[in-house]
Amino acid sequence: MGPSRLPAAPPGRAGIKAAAAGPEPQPLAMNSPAALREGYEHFDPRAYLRNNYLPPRADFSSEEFVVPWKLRCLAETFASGEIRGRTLIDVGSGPTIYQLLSACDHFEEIVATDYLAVNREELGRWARGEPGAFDWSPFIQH
Ligand SMILES: C[S@@+](CC[C@H](N)C(=O)[O-])C[C@H]1O[C@@H](n2cnc3c(N)ncnc32)[C@H](O)[C@@H]1O
Repeated sequence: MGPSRLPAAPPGRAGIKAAAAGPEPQPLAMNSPAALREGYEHFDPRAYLRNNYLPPRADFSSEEFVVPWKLRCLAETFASGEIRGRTLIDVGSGPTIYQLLSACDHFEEIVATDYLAVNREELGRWARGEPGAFDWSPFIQH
């Protein structure tokens, strides 16, 4: 990525830079491939898992909370037969597998994928049962 693709400097500096160096670089569009890549490069799967899939967010005490609701929606969708076949390919699994649990009853093979190596490593740790893998057992038991 060349310097012209970098986000614009803060307003205070922008004028100085513009005067000294010509036209101000344009900020990255938030949905540009470069912006997406830059955002993903700093992704921390452990922080993501901690913030979203451990208490207090992962709360199973009521069926109305978001995690049980998501599991229920997934189970209902897979049970409906609307998505069917031999192999399920989950594109962009992130570091998570909860979304695939109820698919196990309906597919012979499930392939989890992700753009980020850190997410694929996180999934691999869980699949191999390695120490330090995220504990999905509350989700499996639910
Ligand atoms: C919303 S996150 C996954 C969330 C996770 N499954 C969950 O429920 O918390 C989307 C994932 O898609 C991945 N991703 C984005 N573009 C992709 C692509 N073209 N191919 C594969 N994975 C991609 C990202 O690295 C990111 O981990």
